[in-house]
Amino acid sequence: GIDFKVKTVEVQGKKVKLQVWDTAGQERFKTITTAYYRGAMVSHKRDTRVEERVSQQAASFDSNASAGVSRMLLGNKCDIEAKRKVSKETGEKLAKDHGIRFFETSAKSSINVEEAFIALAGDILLKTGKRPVSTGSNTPGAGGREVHLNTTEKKASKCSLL
Ligand SMILES: Nc1nc2c(ncn2[C@@H]2O[C@H](COP(=O)(O)OP(=O)(O)OP(=O)(O)O)[C@@H](O)[C@H]2O)c(=O)[nH]1
Repeated sequence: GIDFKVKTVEVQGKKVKLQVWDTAGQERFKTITTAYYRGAMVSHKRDTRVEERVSQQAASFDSNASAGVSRMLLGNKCDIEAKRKVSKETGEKLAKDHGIRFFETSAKSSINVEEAFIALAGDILLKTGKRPVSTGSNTPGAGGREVHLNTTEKKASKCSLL
């Protein structure tokens, strides 16, 4: 199925609210999930034929996502080094070939997760030309300090994780 959560990160000392969609990876949901690419973050962490899978995913974004969508590649489960299937170098090269960022992450041990969200939020802000604006209030929500990036905004929802 498809679900979303709201994740707030700080970029340049300002709060940025991201709407994070979790699309199921299974093939049978493909038709549905591709429809959500405009504002979706799609995680990709299969361990076999990673080059091929990343290229397929990138091609799918090319055909289904808005132009200029921000992307990044995450190699997840870096907490279990003993079971590593893809070298860090392979991940780095793949990301470089696709011109995107690469992080090795662990959702379980919270390694690089915050960093990845922050980097992505920063990229989106740069691309959209949208800067977090301080209104002088330090209370998120009370003084309009938060920047909302969501699917209802025309140019803002441009994030995808391969
Ligand atoms: N050790 C470890 N386990 C993890 C990590 N991230 C996820 N897992 C485990 O991997 C399994 C699959 O995680 P999911 O979050 O369901 O994976 P998914 O990509 O959403 O799967 P699909 O819905 O099929 O796309 C679960 O048992 C998680 O607990 C991690 O960083 N480290």
